[in-house]
Amino acid sequence: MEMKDLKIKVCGMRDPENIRQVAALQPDYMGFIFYEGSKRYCEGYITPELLAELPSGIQKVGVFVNEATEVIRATVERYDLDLVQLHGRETPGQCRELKEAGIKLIKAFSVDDRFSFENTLLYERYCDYFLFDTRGNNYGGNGTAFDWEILKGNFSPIPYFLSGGLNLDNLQSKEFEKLRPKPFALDVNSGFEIEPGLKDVEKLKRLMALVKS
Ligand SMILES: O=C(O)c1ccccc1NCC(=O)[C@H](O)[C@H](O)COP(=O)(O)O
Repeated sequence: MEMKDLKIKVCGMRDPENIRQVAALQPDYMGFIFYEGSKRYCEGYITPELLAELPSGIQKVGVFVNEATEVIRATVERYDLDLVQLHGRETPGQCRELKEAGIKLIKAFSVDDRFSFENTLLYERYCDYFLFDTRGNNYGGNGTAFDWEILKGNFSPIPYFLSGGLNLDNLQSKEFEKLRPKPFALDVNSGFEIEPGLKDVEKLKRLMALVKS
């Protein structure tokens, strides 16, 4: 599969200088984690003023885990977020509430060998995108890839973000070349980090070169 034209989401950003450096590479999305249980929890690091500095071409994604609708709505307003990523056990009903509030949604699913894409059906009406991440000990940021063969069972018309342990090696592998259906975007995180919440700008430069070449 061609890397060209895939959108890029860099997730788990929080260090102000690092955010500015990564923004200069112009990824399509930047993810900020509003879940206290994450090593990349962004509250106390970022401010609405900092996010307002980002170029308008970069969409700001707030990542939440099992959070109340009212808290999500207030956070979207405070940080002027463009999309919300639900990365826990959120129901289709909560997705409907958020959609009715005018919020664009990415619903994440934890994938393992037993995952059934039937799980996604009830979400289709309310979500703009799906994101397929690897099931692990943590809700996200586990740093391991799932078996991409499983994606052959995904017949949903909803565009999806490929996630879970992506790095420069597996993105240039034969397995990636064979991957179908083609993702809408790549969601990168720990495979492009120096430490949790601090991205490796040189590695990201190489990724951006791959999707632009
Ligand atoms: O990254 C986290 O710490 C995290 C914690 C809890 C929920 C979601 C989280 N990350 C969301 C993402 O979109 C990550 O990019 C995704 O889980 C893939 O991470 P990785 O396997 O490290 O590439």
